Amino acid sequence: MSDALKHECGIALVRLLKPLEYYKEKYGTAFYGVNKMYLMMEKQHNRGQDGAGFASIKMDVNPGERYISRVRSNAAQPIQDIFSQINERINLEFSQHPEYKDDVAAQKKNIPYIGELFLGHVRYGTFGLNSVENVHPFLRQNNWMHRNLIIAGNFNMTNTNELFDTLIKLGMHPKEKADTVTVMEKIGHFLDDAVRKLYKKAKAKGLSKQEASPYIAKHLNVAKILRRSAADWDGGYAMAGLLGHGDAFVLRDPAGIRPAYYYQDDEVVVVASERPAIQTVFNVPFEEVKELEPGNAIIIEKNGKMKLSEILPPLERKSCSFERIYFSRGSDAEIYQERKMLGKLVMPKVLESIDYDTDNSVFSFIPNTAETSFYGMLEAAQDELNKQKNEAILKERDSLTEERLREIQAHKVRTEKIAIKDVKLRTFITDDSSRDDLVAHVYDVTYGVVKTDDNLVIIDDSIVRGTTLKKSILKMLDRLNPKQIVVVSSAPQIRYPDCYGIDMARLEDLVAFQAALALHKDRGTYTIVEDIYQQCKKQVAMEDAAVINHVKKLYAPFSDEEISDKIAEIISEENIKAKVKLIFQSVDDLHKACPKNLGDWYFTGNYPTAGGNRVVNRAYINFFEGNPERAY
Ligand SMILES: NC(=O)CC[C@H](N)C(=O)O
Repeated sequence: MSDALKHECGIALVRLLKPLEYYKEKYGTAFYGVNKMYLMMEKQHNRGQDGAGFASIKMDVNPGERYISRVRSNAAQPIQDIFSQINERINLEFSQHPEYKDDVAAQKKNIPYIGELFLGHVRYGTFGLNSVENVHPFLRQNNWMHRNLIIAGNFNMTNTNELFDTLIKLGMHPKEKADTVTVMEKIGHFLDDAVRKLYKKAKAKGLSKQEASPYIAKHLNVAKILRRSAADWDGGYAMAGLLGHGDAFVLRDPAGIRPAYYYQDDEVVVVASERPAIQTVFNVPFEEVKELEPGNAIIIEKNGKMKLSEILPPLERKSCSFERIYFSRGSDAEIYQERKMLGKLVMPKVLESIDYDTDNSVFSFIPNTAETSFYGMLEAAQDELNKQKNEAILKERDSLTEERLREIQAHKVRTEKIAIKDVKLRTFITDDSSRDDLVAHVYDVTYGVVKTDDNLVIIDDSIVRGTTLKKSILKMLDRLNPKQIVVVSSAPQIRYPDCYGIDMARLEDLVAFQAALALHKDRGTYTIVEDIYQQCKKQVAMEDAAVINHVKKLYAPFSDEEISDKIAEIISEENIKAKVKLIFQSVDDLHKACPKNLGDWYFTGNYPTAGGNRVVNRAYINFFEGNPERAY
């Protein structure tokens, strides 16, 4: 990805099913869970670098002993930061109390962070600032053990404001307007209610106040609480939570927009946003890690019983295809093949653009995420070359000499490492526009491998705003003096905002949207821009389910290629000498490559939840009115 796109979050939940002594005996440490959490979070660091947080729960402690620990950070390396804090604290305890060394009970009693239940989160914010207060897990504290609630999620609700207002109507006074607080207070409200009812029941049974507590913990129906809480959530989510006494859950949205995977054996239950994190950290094969079904929750009771429960009726499955194209680590067995396929499927259009002249074309990729689709592209290029060789051989078969055969066989697909990302520069550069020359150097190039009559084909996974292409990549590539630069996007054109966890809220930021506007200007049809605005305005007071995505009309008159060509024009400044061509994946081919993840609203405008249409409607109104606000 050449555009810096903030996206996603990652969750990691670990429940140890055996007593801590077991792990000390088998793996040499009772901090087994903490160590695994570190790995689980680190293996998902791609999902969030704004902040990271960790919470743990010790089960069955005596009153007065601390049983919840939490640490959060928004430092530059947040995962390292929290785990060095955790380590320092643990080491301090051990150095002051060498007698704890082999005494697991003493460790559990006296050292924080050790425990049986853990929740971790890596964050890229989609709502609110990047202050440490916004870093998950969030904590709702109470002196009643089972009323403590710890929440962390990979999510974005389209109706956070509405949900917030509902809390007010319920008589609450939330201390912050953060989306995670809103979700947490909602769950908290129904948790309190459930606790109250169980308490009444316990009393009716003649239990004392003290006896009521374990009775409540035992009978809490987490599925029911989630059902009541999530009934009016509209969004994409994998929402994880812990209750103070030791119940845990992860709930996935009904369209399966955000990912969630789990694994269970007799030692652990683990849930994460990405499958390979579980595979590597617990050394288990692909098939043993399961996907949590849309609308379902995995609930792990305090007693260690794990169950899957349908919380909301599933909608048509529309899992986010961006997870496959770019967000998730490409080390997943399926995702790796899917990314290669994306490169393969886009190749026919690429070959056409270079006139099948593989001899005079250099193939390369934007580091690092486009590397896998590049391999797919390469295989397709290889196939094309083989086809050309076969044709030549068959054509000349009667006159073929060994020398000529060697000559035919000598043709190779030319691949080079062309673009280099100088990551450090990016952190140095501020938004000041006088720094264009510095910005151009965010990427660098390899000199001496491209000839002046070459096509330079370079694949990126997606083009969102196009700014890095324009301000850096194209300028640098042009220094190599190729005849033509072909930029290939393994994703289709991004035309609509996301509202389910990717920070992509403003229409006018999208270069495809800019291209459509420019085309309307060119053709004298710009009045449509205001017409659409009027249609959007009319929908403001409507129910979400009645809202239509009128923004589709803006793109309707143009072919994909017309938009691509316009984008090429927008991103190439006058002083670019090479011809610039842009090729995007088609939506059909995307679906062919990623058949299980058909969520494509950012490409097609088909939102999987009713709230999505309201968001795109609002985004368009904001654009038209010059309102910089976010659309959700
Ligand atoms: N990317 C995400 O999942 C973000 C989670 C949540 N909306 C936040 O901003 O904290």
